[in-house]
Amino acid sequence: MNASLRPLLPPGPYLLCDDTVRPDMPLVAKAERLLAGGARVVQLRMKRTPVREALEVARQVVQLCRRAGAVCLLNDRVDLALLSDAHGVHVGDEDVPPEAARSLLGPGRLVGVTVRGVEGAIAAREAGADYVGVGPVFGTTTKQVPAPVLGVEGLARVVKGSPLPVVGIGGVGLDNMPWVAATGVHGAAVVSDALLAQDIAERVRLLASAFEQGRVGG
Ligand SMILES: Cc1ncc(COP(=O)(O)OP(=O)(O)O)c(N)n1
Ligand SMILES: Cc1nc(C(=O)O)sc1CCOP(=O)(O)O
Ligand SMILES: [Mg+2]
Repeated sequence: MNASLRPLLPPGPYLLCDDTVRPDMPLVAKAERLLAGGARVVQLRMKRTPVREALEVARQVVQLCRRAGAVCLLNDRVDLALLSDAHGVHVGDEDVPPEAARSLLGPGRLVGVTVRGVEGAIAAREAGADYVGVGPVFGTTTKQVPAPVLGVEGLARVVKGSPLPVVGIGGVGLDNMPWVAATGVHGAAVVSDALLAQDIAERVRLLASAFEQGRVGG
């Protein structure tokens, strides 16, 4: 497959379907609610799910996303992405390096890479990545991140210098979404603000309209 046939990463809210936040709710139920709210990108992040169960969940969530016309990315696991026919992966410093992910996935799938600044974004492009995840934008309790908080100004600097589309992550939610979108980010990744909401689907709808409200030129 030619790289031009690779799926595009839809702009806007980028929702994580995560097993560490609200662990009492099954991942497939979370994915259904995210998609019911119109999620166009879902990253399946499984840190606690045993691998055989994770493969089964990945197959179900990928199928749900494909039916809904959404892009599904697997966090960390290139093997599960291939076995579930996901649209791609998101990898960071503790995962398979981006060059290896690209070589295993080929040109037809997306590779996202976590970076902390413009230099990292340049290296990610050279490694064959399609987009970069940049954070933490704000403080977060979802994960202990070994990097300082960027704030919206720091995020805007990375957006300006990055050769790849930027997805901001870390503490992003309804209250700050317009400011995050106003930096010119391609996407805004959200974990707890969506998954902890009483009505997850409605929260996703609100996040999308808040992104549109803040979007550069929007
Ligand atoms: C969109 C996005 N950006 C950054 C991350 C963090 O990935 P990583 O550094 O590999 O950390 P874990 O998520 O694996 O804990 C992400 N998942 N998504
Ligand atoms: C998984 C992850 N990675 C981050 C990074 O900065 O690399 S912040 C983060 C967690 C984001 O969760 P929430 O939306 O609940 O703050
Ligand atoms: Mg990772």
